[in-house]
Amino acid sequence: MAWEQLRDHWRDGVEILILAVAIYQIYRAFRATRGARILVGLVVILVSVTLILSQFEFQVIWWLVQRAAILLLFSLPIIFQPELRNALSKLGSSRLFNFSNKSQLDFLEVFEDSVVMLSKKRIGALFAIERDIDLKPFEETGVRLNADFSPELAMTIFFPKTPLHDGGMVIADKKMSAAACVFPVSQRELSDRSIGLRHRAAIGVTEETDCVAVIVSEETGAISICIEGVLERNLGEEKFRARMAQIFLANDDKNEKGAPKELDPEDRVAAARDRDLVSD
Ligand SMILES: Nc1ncnc2c1ncn2[C@@H]1O[C@H](COP(=O)(O)OP(=O)(O)OP(=O)(O)O)[C@@H](O)[C@H]1O
Repeated sequence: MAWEQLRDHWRDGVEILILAVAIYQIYRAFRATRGARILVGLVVILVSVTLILSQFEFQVIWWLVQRAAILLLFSLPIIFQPELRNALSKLGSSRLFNFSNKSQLDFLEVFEDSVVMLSKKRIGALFAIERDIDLKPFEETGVRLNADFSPELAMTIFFPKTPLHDGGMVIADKKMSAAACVFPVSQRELSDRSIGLRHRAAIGVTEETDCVAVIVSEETGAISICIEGVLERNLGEEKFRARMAQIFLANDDKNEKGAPKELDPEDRVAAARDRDLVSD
């Protein structure tokens, strides 16, 4: 009897499992996005209206709600356009920027030294380091450089009043791809009103792509890192270097030179979505 039931219904079980996994994955991918909040709002309204209408049997309103639901279905790709674009570009790209060999490790060291120098001199700077998602659309808003990374060039570019200092720099494949780029400014509400445009742009570009943004504050010289829209502020030199190693070397073959084996749990970054928008 039990065997027969199992034989008749195992497909239902597998189907439920597949659906549960798919729904959970979609929820994970979209839960911290702007579109998710809109969708939750719409679903809540739709469910409430349906419940009320099923109680009172208002025929005309019910007809209208059904049509509106169909319209909503067609508008979903528009509501989720940024999220879908991200998901598709993740699918279509390969890892372009991993720090697995010596030259890449050298680059990381030079980059960190440059950031520390900028910080000591209080020269404001914003870098977006490309990972899987192509940053070309942002490069096109600035001036193309395609130059080898050097601390001197970084200082020259971000030095106040020079033609390229305004905006952010895109780093792709260890090169300074472009400078004076305009990044999307985050529209999310920030609890800390002291966060200016440079930091908001870092939050914005990391919300829309998987890049790592590094910010040097002109006002305080503080170094911050932003990933997935989460800003880690005032890191200090040691913490900054440790975080960079953790981000870029963590997946390498047994952490080559300089990579911390096990970082302080305090430093560990939990999935950005589970955390506050800004952490100090
Ligand atoms: N959308 C943007 N994309 C890239 N860079 C931007 C953008 N908006 C502003 N910036 C940069 O930020 C600078 C202004 O920084 P602002 O003082 O508002 O920010 P902040 O976060 O308080 O930084 P700081 O601590 O350095 O003052 C601009 O001069 C420009 O270089």
